[in-house]
Amino acid sequence: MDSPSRSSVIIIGAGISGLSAAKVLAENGIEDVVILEASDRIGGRIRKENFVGVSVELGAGWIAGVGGKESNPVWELANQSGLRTCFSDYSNARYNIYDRSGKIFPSGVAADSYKKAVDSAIMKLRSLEANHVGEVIEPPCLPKTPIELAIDFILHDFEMAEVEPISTYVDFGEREFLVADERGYEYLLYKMAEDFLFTSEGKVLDTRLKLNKVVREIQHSRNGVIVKTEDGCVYEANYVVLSASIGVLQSDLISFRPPLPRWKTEAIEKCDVMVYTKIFLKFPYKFWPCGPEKEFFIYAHERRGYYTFWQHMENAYPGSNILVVTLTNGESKRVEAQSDEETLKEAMEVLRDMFGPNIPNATDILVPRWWNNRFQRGSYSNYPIISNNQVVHDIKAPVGRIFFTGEHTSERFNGYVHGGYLSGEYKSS
Ligand SMILES: Cc1cc2nc3c(=O)[nH]c(=O)nc-3n(C[C@H](O)[C@H](O)[C@H](O)COP(=O)(O)OP(=O)(O)OC[C@H]3O[C@@H](n4cnc5c(N)ncnc54)[C@H](O)[C@@H]3O)c2cc1C
Repeated sequence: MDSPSRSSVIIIGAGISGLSAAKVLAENGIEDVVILEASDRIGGRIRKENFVGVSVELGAGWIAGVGGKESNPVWELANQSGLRTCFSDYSNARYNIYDRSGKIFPSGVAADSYKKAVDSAIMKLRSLEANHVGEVIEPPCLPKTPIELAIDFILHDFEMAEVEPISTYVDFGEREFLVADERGYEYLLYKMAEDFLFTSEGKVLDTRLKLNKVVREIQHSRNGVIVKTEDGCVYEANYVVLSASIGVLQSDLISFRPPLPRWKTEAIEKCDVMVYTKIFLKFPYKFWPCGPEKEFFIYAHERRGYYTFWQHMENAYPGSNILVVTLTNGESKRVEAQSDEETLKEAMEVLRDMFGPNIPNATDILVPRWWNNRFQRGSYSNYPIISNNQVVHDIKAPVGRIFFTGEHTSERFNGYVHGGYLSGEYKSS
């Protein structure tokens, strides 16, 4: 017989996928579920932070995949919850590409280079059946000029969707909306969980959600699972749903007894982790061009991905005087390792290249560190996109009583919030 402290299911992680799994279990009458979350909050990679009085999204910012044949559950939830969003189209960025002397490339030149890069990537991807978007641009077709490098960066590191010939945007739509709500994207998670995680007074049901519980070991057998946390607590259950990110699975944070089978660990190793960093800069006044068509702009530098992609927050937060610059992978890791003062200095040099020497210094900077966060180890999964569906299948497949969920287990929408949501429902995602 089960001991009294044994629950039906332990869910590891209180991000969108973990909470979505908890919701489905609750809806199916399985109430004795315990969620163990390593950090002191719910949300995971959906995370708002107050930056000089403005609620900014350090993690997910867009609700992607809107307006298609299938309805996106996250978009539905946003509408039901009255979350404020604004339409945001970064394809305009290609018409605002600055060179190092502050000149904007003529729109015809930029559009042509962009189209050529997309067409050639799609063609190569189809003919070579490359496994990763990244492979398509490896030598011998390595771009050389700063504008080519900038476009290459945007295409492959930022708008991967442009060159994804898979179904990502077929059923769900192509439109994206930026969350622009003081309550943050994470408000959706609170709304989603209100029936099973909170009392009617809004207090957390601490029998169900346990924060600051870093899972370090999962023992599993035919009889059930035993989960041990860093603070020495032990939890027992019939099943575990593990929603930690692919980066965490690749790290040694959680050990398994017995170890996971080889097919599983090999699949986990095969999935790349993307690091994506939004750096926020606050200015005393605006010096950049405004208007929706100028919301995004690009800096073309001979170093790929060097402070390339910029966005002003005037559409989302009018009057905030905040700029956001996005870095990825190597540049993200480099910046995470240096002081924020160094990053500020670099960013200001880039802005002065684009807008001249007289612009004011930023008064504040916020640099999220997703790579060095041991509960994340990156921003999202970056899968083989054409072939090898077996990899995602294996990553998702249960091992005995351990079930795996999270955006990285979504076959169609990995990397996205709606991928996380659907994966938690454990339906076709
Ligand atoms: C910078 C950035 C920008 C993004 N932009 C977008 C976007 O615009 N649109 C979009 O759709 N998606 C975006 N994403 C991706 C999106 O945020 C994720 O796909 C989604 O939130 C993942 O949810 P999840 O539940 O799978 O994982 P997570 O949110 O990571 O949840 C997993 C939880 O597990 C916890 N955990 C980890 N290890 C342990 C442990 N050992 N013990 C206990 N708990 C543990 C973590 O603390 C975390 O709370 C972005 C992500 C980042 C980082």
